[in-house]
Amino acid sequence: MKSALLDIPIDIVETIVENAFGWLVVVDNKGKIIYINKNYCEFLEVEREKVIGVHVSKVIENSRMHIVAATGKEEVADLQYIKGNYMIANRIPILSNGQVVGAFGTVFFRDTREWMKMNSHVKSMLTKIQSYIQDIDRSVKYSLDDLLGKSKEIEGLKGKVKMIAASDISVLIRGESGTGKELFAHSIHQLSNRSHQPFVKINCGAIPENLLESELFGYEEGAFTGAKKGGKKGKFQLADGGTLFLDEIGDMPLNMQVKLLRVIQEGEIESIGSTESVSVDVRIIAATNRPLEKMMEEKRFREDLFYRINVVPFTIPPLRERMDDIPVLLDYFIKKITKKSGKRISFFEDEVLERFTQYSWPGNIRELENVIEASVHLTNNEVISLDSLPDYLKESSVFPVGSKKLKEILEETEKRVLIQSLNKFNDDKLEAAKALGISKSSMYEKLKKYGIFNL
Ligand SMILES: Nc1ncnc2c1ncn2[C@@H]1O[C@H](COP(=O)(O)OP(=O)(O)OP(=O)(O)O)[C@@H](O)[C@H]1O
Repeated sequence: MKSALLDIPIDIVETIVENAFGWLVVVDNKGKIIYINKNYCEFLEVEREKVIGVHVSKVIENSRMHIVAATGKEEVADLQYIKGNYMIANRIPILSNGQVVGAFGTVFFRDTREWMKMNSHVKSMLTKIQSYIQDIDRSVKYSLDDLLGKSKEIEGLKGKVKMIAASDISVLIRGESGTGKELFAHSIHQLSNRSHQPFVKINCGAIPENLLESELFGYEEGAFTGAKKGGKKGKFQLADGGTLFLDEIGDMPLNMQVKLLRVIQEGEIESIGSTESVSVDVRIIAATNRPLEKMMEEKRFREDLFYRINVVPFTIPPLRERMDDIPVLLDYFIKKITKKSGKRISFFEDEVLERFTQYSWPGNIRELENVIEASVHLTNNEVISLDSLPDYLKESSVFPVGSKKLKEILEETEKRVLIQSLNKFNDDKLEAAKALGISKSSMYEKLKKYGIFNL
């Protein structure tokens, strides 16, 4: 087959060979140099004419070109020490009619400084990308307009958000799970002067105790075994200038509560492994569904921290106490879910609305959204009827007066609540007992009484 190179004038081929590979050397099968480009000669401080025909080992320090030419085994990205620098060399055997007739060698990165430069360039690009990703995570998703509800409770809370957002005071948002605590936190940040700065969230209950400190305050390189190279920024540093949302603060271990209080009071953090303090300017919004007053009595939550974060108490009532919000929420969720699923649902039957207002919604708005989503999938018509509801909602939770004695009604309700809590906590009786505010032994007694789990 005719070589494509034959059509290229020789001076062009020479320019390419001279420049395309940085440094290039070609040896015959005895290891003698048959070609070396100008750049390489300049670096080696040799004259080209004088080194042609000379054994490569006499011209290039630590060369292995003659070995490759003898063995026919290529060597790629090999470190080679020449004139005080480590080079990255590629050595490739040249075959003709199945025979090794020589080898050529190239050096792409002329020294490790160049390599390091490229390495740090890649690293800095990665850091930039990471900070963009963090920016995306940090952006708040919700504003006050996303907080739906016509009840006077929600209207009142929205008014309060407008009043307190601009100041830097700490806010403690309380409310059952799924009542919209995070949504309110977003809205406060969005209306504040810090809205163009980061909003950083940390779930104090979801992070193992031993990791919480490094998550909050960061660590220096080499602070402990397994610490990342270059260290890691903590949430306080990431939130600098903006808002730090401490979700589930009631689940924070006591020793961390002490450290957190100190940081909030002093406005300075010391990352793990560092001896220097760094100032941080962070607004704290905390949230919890735990009974902090009771926990303070039991010495499980520090009073000083409570008073420091509870500057503006903010309690979101459970959905069952603001049933007026249900129609507007239904309207919103049905539009959102049908848009996603492509199903056309025009309305809810009256009985469904009635059932919704009678139900206690322990999972609050999150549960309402899930129920609507499930119902949309469970219906074949354009209407959501009782039949489209998840089983536990099909059973009526109302007891027409006279149909049952109060004791029976209470017991049936108690049994249903126990089952719901166990479902929620994946049958973890201790967690379910904690959430219901009863002791472990009382939980076992009740389970036995109602024959749950055949105890
Ligand atoms: N007033 C509201 N209007 C519209 N959507 C709401 C409202 N309140 C809550 N939601 C929705 O309900 C879900 C739960 O809200 P959010 O995560 O803020 O609750 P939370 O109280 O922080 O829950 P948890 O304590 O379990 O973390 C979210 O999908 C949120 O968008």
